[in-house]
Amino acid sequence: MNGWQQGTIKVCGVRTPEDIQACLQARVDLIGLVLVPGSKRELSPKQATVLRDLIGDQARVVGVFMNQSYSQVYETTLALDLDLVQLHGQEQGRCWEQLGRPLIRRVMPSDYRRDRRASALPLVDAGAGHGVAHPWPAARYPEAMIAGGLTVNSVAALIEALEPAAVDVSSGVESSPGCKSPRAIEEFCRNARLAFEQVRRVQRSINQ
Ligand SMILES: O=C(O)c1ccccc1N[C@@H]1O[C@H](COP(=O)(O)O)[C@@H](O)[C@H]1O
Repeated sequence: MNGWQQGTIKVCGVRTPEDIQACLQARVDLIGLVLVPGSKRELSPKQATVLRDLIGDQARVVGVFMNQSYSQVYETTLALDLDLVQLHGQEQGRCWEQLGRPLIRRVMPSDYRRDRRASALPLVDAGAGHGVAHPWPAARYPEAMIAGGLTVNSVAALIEALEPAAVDVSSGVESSPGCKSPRAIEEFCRNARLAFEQVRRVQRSINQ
């Protein structure tokens, strides 16, 4: 066990102060700012700064990067005072550990057991914010965060089947591409928490 708290919820791709308010109201643990050029959720440096300041220390802020240079990620990490850095591409090498921030590294479901890169919280996800659900190999993921097409309706069953440490959602809490729905954020968090609680109940009864 890597010690990451089971029951962690991440909402990614926020773009407005209203999105932040919805996340804080729903007590989201990790809020993701997408800093990937070309993404429909990409934030300019100014937008990212405004949102980061609004969050303050009310949640942990994750910067999402994909195949960007070390110096770019380093400078952005400092400028935004990110709490965690998510590397969503094929980033290799040990330099990333020198960012001084816990790393979330995206890993394909088929590679999860073999991937040896240092990561505080592996993110098992076949996609990159496209909202596409993938067939999950029958396995448990107690040390990982899962993502990829999670929705208000699917999150509870996935938590109960896969027992992840954390869940991550973007498209599944949007009313249209790139636009978050406060109601969906609230429902997603409620459903996820009930399911995590159910998993804990089952685990307790097995351990008795
Ligand atoms: O959201 C994006 O635009 C994005 C761009 C590049 C890399 C990752 C991106 N998002 C990540 O995708 C998952 C959520 O995906 P889904 O939309 O719920 O299927 C999450 O980890 C985001 O950080």
